[in-house]
Amino acid sequence: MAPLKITKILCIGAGYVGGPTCAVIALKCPHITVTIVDLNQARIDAWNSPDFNLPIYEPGLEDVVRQCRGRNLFFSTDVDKGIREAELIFVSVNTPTKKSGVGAGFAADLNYVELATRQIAAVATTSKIVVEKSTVPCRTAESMRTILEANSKPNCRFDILSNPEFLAEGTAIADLFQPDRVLIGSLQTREGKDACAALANVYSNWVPENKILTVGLWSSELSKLAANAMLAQRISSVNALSAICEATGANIDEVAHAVGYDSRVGPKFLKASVGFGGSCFQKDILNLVYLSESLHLPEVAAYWRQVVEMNEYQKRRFSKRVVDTLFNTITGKHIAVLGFAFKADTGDTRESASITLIRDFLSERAFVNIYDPKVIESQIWLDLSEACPNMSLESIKKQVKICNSAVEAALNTEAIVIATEWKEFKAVAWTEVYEHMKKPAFVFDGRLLVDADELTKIGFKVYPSFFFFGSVHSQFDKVATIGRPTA
Ligand SMILES: NC(=O)C1=CN([C@@H]2O[C@H](COP(=O)(O)OP(=O)(O)OC[C@H]3O[C@@H](n4cnc5c(N)ncnc54)[C@H](O)[C@@H]3O)[C@@H](O)[C@H]2O)C=CC1
Ligand SMILES: O=C(O)[C@H]1O[C@H](OP(=O)(O)OP(=O)(O)OC[C@H]2O[C@@H](n3ccc(=O)[nH]c3=O)[C@H](O)[C@@H]2O)[C@H](O)[C@@H](O)[C@@H]1O
Repeated sequence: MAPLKITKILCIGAGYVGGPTCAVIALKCPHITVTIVDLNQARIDAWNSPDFNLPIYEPGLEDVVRQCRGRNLFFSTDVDKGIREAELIFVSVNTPTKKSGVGAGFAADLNYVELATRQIAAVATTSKIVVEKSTVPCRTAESMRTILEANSKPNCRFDILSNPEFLAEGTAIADLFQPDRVLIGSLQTREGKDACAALANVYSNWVPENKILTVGLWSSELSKLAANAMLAQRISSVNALSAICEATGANIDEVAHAVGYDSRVGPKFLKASVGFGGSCFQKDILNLVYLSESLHLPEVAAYWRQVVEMNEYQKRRFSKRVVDTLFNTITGKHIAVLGFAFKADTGDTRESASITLIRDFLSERAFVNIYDPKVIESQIWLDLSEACPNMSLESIKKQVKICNSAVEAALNTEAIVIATEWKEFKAVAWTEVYEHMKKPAFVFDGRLLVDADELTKIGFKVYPSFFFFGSVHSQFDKVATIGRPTA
């Protein structure tokens, strides 16, 4: 039987996932009307803004929206109308870590998913395929089905699919155009498989069939958490090795390159850093930890928890290195932080390592100059206020200055910290920067972005490289004394 042809799609949640994902569906499927709804009026207004001042920065996104908006792509706050009209509904709402109650600090807060599900049940008068796009714990689809079936009207059936999203911010449009895979999970019943075929048929407008994987519902849900956990685990592994490198004189880039050359390991995602950020890695691993604990698998929970703990250690280690290197005090000193976003090519700051570093510098009573090419000023103040609950915004503003360029941020500072891997930081006029800094002038490269040799030639003291020479002997001496009588 030919799969059901979908002509009307609704996406609930116009965020970093719902917006780009459904805009690309609209672009690639001109025969489908795609409506993206959100409760947040300001966000929808931005999606609809006449000058395409979209609520999120993502390379290539504006071009996609320009091509489809008003043609077969619509943004609205009228959730009920959207639900009534759609045949297929993506639920792409936020699933943050719970802040209070059972599982606080670990479990995913499924309140937004549940409210959206209840609204679908309350409003729908015809059958719908409901697709979990949000990242959710294993078996959430079961709860959604229970809610929908308990509230459905006569002749109105709901099929639930899991279709987790694997896009990365900064490359979302490229990832959506050419995904490594599209994963669709369904019940293995005839109706479940039909619904799965209908969604697969939408993606097959641009995704090769061999990249559309169809699996059971629970496998699909768990695969998303597993993929993020394993990606983050690679970063924590390489960051753990970076600590050994700094204590021995080995170069982490060389080690990662050599290890990644093994085709079984592969070269990607082996860049040592100041620590991973972003809205999902930590949240999804903590979710996996919670799931493991709930399933009475404490060893499994401890294993995954260590990935997050290593990330926290890496951030702490980096801040401490800055303080130690600046002669054990940064009180009253000026530090330029280049980059506030959690990675390059996005304006998203959620869980950005930069925030943790700046919080640490402020608590040491340093002055911080921040420059980021995309993050808006109000977001920086909001994030710092949340990160420093003991400081008023007024006192934060006394210690922090937001600058318009890297050169401006570096003026009269003792040290530069590179916290985000924006390409433009590589091309900074480093000689000019050096002239305007206090001496000795330090660069702490949290992204291994700049050419340390070149900067050293200019006169900078560059971390991590200069540290190799400073510490090798003392660290080896410690190793050599192990086992010797203390005399
Ligand atoms: N940000 C990312 O790169 C990725 C995120 N994910 C997952 O996708 C989900 C969404 O993430 P983001 O798009 O980053 O979140 P987001 O916070 O940017 O967007 C979620 C949107 O849903 C809206 N919303 C919440 N409840 C609603 C309701 N009942 N009706 C209408 N709108 C509602 C919110 O107002 C918000 O604008 C999360 O589960 C996340 O884990 C998955 C892959 C990548
Ligand atoms: O579920 C999600 O939200 C998404 O999470 C990540 O995407 P994202 O967080 O947008 O960006 P990444 O490129 O994965 O980077 C995450 C963090 O790790 C850091 N990172 C990445 C790679 C690396 O080698 N080293 C490293 O420190 C980045 O700078 C960033 O802070 C995954 O890559 C996506 O597949 C997934 O869909």
